[in-house]
This record gives sequence, C-alpha cells and structure tokens, in this order.
Amino acid sequence: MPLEEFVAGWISGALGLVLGHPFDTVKVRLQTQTTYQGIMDCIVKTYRHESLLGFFKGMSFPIASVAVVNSVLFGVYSNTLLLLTAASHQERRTQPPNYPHIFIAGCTGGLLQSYCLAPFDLIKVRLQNQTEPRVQRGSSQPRYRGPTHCAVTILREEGPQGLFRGAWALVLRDTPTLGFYFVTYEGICRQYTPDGQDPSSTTVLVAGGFAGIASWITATPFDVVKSRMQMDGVKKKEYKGMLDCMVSSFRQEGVGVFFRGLTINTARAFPVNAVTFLSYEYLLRLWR
Ligand SMILES: CN(C)C(=N)NCCC[C@H](N)C(=O)O
Repeated sequence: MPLEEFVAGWISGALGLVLGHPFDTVKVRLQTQTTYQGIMDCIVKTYRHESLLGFFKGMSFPIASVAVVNSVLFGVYSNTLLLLTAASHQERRTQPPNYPHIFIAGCTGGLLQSYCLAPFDLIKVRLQNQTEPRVQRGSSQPRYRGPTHCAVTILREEGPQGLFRGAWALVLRDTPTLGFYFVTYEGICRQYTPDGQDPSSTTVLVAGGFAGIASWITATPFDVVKSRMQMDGVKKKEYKGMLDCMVSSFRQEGVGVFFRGLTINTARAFPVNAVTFLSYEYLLRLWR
C-alpha cells in the first residue's frame, strides 16, 4: 500500500489548517457570541483587542487532529482508487479514472475520515463554545480546562460513547460531500489540463479552492446538525436523536438554520483547500 499519499495528506492538511484557522475563529465567535454585528465587526474587534495572535488561538490541538484526519482522507482515497482502477497516482494522468470511481473513492475516504475525526471534532467544538474569558486568579474556571481535560471529563461523565456524540451526522456530512469534493477537483483539473500532463499550479489552486467550496456548500446542513448534537448534553439533553434535532431546529428557527455559517465556511474553504491540494500534489511530485 503506497504510504506517500498518507504523508502528503498529513502535511497538506496541516498547511491548510494554519491558513484557515483565522476564518474558523471568526466563524466560531460569530456562532457563539452575540457581541459582534457581523464578519467585519468581529475581525476588527478581535484585531484591536488581541492583535493578529487573537485569530490563531487554540490552533495546536486542531493542527494535530486535522493532519491525522487529512492523512486518512487522502490516503484512503488514493488507495481505494488504486483498488478500483489498478492505476497508481503517477499512472492516473495517462489512464484517468472515471467519475463514478472517483466518487466512490472520495465517499470511502470521507466515511473513514469521519470516524477518526468524530472525537477530535467533538472536543474542538466543545472548547470553541466556551465563551468564558481567559482564566484569572479568583475567577470561575471554565468547564473544560483544555483538550485533555475535556476528553477526560467527557469520558468520565458521558462514557466512551460520549466522545462519538454527533458522529452519525458527521458521517452523513462527510461521506457524500467528499465524493463531490474529489469529483469537482478532478473535473476542473481535467478541463484545463492537456491530456497526459500534470495540472499547472494555478489549475490545482483553482480546482482545490472550488472543490472546497462545493463540498462545504453541500456539507453545511449536516454540519449544523452535527454541531448541535455534539453540544447536546453539556448542560441538559435536548434532543432524542439526530432526526429530533433536525425537526426541532427546523420548527424553532425555520429552514435558514441549516445554512448557518455558510458564508464564512465558503470563504474559508477556498484558500484552505487550494493550499491543501497544491501542497499535496507538490509533495507527491517531489517524491516521484
Ligand atoms: C466538506 N468537508 C468536510 C470537506 N471538504 N472536508 C475535506 C476538506 C477538509 C479541509 N481541511 C477543510 O477544512 O476544508
């Protein structure tokens, strides 16, 4: 089994994350705090009060987890394509796989990555939703003091299955959307690349960016459900299950609820996935 795809996926995932983290911070603050009037207001206030560093708060934990998850995604995708088509990454330029194969390989990568992502993502969302200011002497402690404390507390209070809360919504979010992700990427690359040649850097950047946008547009409804399921049970248990969460969110907030965070998600998706694919392709060509 070729391992380069796993390593390239690991490094490219980490690079994409660093670039996307400021957008993620703004998205989380807008979703969880009421003090901001919009995206620009949040950016200006964060910069004024905390300087550029404010946008990179809490990046170390996601960097470790996203790198692992991206490595699983790209590694499984590439190896599934190898199984389906018997063509390695190098041979794929001369013998391009068909779109159903790309879609199946993307869905397989998405399915497996969502299992690895579930506990990491749950911890990230729980920490991001803590709105208490930094701990000062004498002030009350936030519920979770960091990623390890958060994991231990969830295990103690909710059992091992607590770490997989919202995992079904995550599987439904990632399985089909990662199929679309790779189909969009390959489709744009093929459109702008002469037969048998490698796509140019510009093509890879544009195709990666649009693949990110296409996948996040389709992923956002289940992303909202997933985050709500992950937060359920922190204070009290509100939903009987995923379907109940969807129905009661829709009844209380209308259809718009399933598109919360769409603007900032798509704005973030372009640079993150452009850099992820560019570094992934670059590393694989370097090791060829
Ligand atoms: C819609 N989804 C879940 C994805 N496209 N996932 C794969 C890309 C992940 C990338 N690190 C990002 O955060 O955009």
